[in-house]
Amino acid sequence: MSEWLKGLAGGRRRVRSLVQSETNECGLTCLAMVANYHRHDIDLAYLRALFPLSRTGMSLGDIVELADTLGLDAGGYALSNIDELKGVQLPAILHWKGNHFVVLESVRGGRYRVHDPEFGLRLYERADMEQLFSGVVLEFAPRMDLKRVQAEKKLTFREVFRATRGLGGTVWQISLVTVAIALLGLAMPVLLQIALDVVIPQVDLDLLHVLAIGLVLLLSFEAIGRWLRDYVTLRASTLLQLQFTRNVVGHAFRLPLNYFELRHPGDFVARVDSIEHVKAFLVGGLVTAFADSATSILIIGLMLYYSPAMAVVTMLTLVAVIGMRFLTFPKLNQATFGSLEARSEERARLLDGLRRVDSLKAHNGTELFAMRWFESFSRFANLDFRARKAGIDAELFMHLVIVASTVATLYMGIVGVISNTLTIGTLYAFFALRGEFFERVNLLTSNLMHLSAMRVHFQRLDDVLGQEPESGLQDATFHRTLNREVRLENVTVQFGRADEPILREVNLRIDLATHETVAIVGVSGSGKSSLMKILASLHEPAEGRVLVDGSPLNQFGKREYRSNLGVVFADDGLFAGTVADNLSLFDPAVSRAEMEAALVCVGLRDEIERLPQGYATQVSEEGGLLSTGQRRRLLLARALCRRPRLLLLDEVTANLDPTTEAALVESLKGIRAAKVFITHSERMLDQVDRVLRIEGGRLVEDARAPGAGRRIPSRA
Ligand SMILES: Nc1ncnc2c1ncn2[C@@H]1O[C@H](COP(=O)(O)OP(=O)(O)OP(=O)(O)O)[C@@H](O)[C@H]1O
Repeated sequence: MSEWLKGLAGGRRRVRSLVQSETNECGLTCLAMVANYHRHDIDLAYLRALFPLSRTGMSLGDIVELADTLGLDAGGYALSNIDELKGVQLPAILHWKGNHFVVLESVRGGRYRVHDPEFGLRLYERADMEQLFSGVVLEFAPRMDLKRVQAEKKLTFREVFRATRGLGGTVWQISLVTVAIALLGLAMPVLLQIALDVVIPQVDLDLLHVLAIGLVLLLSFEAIGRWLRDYVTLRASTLLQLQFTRNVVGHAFRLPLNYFELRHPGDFVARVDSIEHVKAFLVGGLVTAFADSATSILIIGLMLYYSPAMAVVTMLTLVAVIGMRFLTFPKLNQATFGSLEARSEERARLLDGLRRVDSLKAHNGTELFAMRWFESFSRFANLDFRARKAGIDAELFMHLVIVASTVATLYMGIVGVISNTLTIGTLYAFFALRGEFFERVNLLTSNLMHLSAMRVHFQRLDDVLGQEPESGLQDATFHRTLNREVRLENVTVQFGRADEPILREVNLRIDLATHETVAIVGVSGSGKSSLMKILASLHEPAEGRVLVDGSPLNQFGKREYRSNLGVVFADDGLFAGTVADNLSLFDPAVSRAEMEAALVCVGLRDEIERLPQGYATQVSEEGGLLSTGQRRRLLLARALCRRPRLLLLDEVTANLDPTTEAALVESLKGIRAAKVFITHSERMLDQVDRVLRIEGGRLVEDARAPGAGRRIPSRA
């Protein structure tokens, strides 16, 4: 049966909510939800690879084009009122708030079931829809030739978990100790039952002594067991956190630059924070849940032994409690999901404000900014309140049911004692077991409820782990010196597939043997820095290739290539650390003499040596100890410390006075490396071998520049 017929025969299906990871990918996420509804099994990583996005995101036309490649015919309509949505084939993509896309799954009983890629599932009333829906809808129909696509997972959470050595054994140890503690705990009601039913009526002091010794032993073993469990749990969580965090962060640093450009640092930090939650759940929640289920079964057995009728009432209560938990689950899930997302947005805003506090103060913007931040904080607080409220509501219902069942069971028990079918000791033991049982069930169900929050944390981690690392990046770096040239052949620079190329057919050869100096100029926004990122191997050209000493870049190896580079970006900055840390980039192999030589070259040695602690002075981008021009020169010195064969320098002299600039460029002539300057400074053009200008999306040799075509004699 074709997928199309299966689709017809499949009955009612549900849209599975997906959440966007990048700010610009709401369209892509909506399409993934619709595609999965039509029997595909794809994720965002799959669609991203199919349709790379830039910061500008997707238009309706782009969604239609991409849907077509997935075997879906899409048609867009402008609706004049909300009622017309009833005639639309669902699920459909709606244009939302003028700048966003969502998926409408169904309209039932006046409620609109909407999957918002930012927050997950939401239910809206007609009045909300009138406010939020911009009026344009995209309808989808599967074509008869639709071929089901199943995306291959790159690196799954499970794989990383498995890679965490020693964890499996520890999990077993914790489970066994937990079950043993629970069993020891169960002996207590049994001993008390014997005391009440035998020792007291028969005044059997010998038996009492045996029981007392037994009790001391049991409670001591239980205490030791608890210590052992806590110790093993602590060790396991530290182990898990160390290895897992290293795996996740290590993988993240192997991802392409593009990944970080499309995410706020706050979002990335939220992803790393998720590890803490996953760890707590795996080591604490999951293991205890397993042990709780095992002991609950034993308790049920004992309760059945003491009183089958009362045990049945307890079991019925359990069914009601679990049912209630599951009824409140969707609400809790939605609120938890929303609150976690709101939290990371709030963190991102706060970080933004802290980084730009000078500018905010200068423009009297701190109050307005604080209000804006507070809006997002109160959104988080509201959603967090809702999530917790849903949790305590569920607890209340559960407790009410348990209270009713307690009264009923007690009534039955007392009737049993009066009619001599139960002893007082048995009644006492039953109630002790029953209390223990509900405590465990409560823990178990609340751990299961945590699964909903876990889903969000897993998704966040998946946004790191599910990404493909940079291509051409080997594990180890073998130093290979660049000797001849770096060449761009017919390179096109383009960010999203839907965007216009910024540069086309760029052909450029940088001669390393003669240490040539090239300036790239062009108006602001023409693509100079983007071209430099291609030369630095941080972005891939959309078309064309980069050749390094005649070999394609990936074949030469990106790490090898980068070990030949010294780079200063336009928006580069210092790390919080000492001057020496910043010069060496934390590499202990860089000697003091190399640092000094680099500082001399950029004319900064005396200024650094005058600092209170010289090379050990703590600096940072925000620290204020160094001027902007000094910081730029320190960054240049850092690039020089790497003994580069190719220097890529973006606006490196932008903050320097003409004399310092001229001295710096003159001094750089003594460096045995080819240099590419990206600059707006006309003064520099006189001092370079070649000037290349970006005009109308093309890179052309500039014949007008004073130094153009004039070769400075080789300094090799
Ligand atoms: N990661 C990105 N995603 C999408 N668009 C981008 C990205 N990086 C740069 N652009 C766009 O590419 C164009 C060229 O940017 P680029 O920074 O290369 O220009 P530039 O010539 O260096 O400008 P300036 O002289 O102002 O620094 C701009 O329109 C910019 O918005």
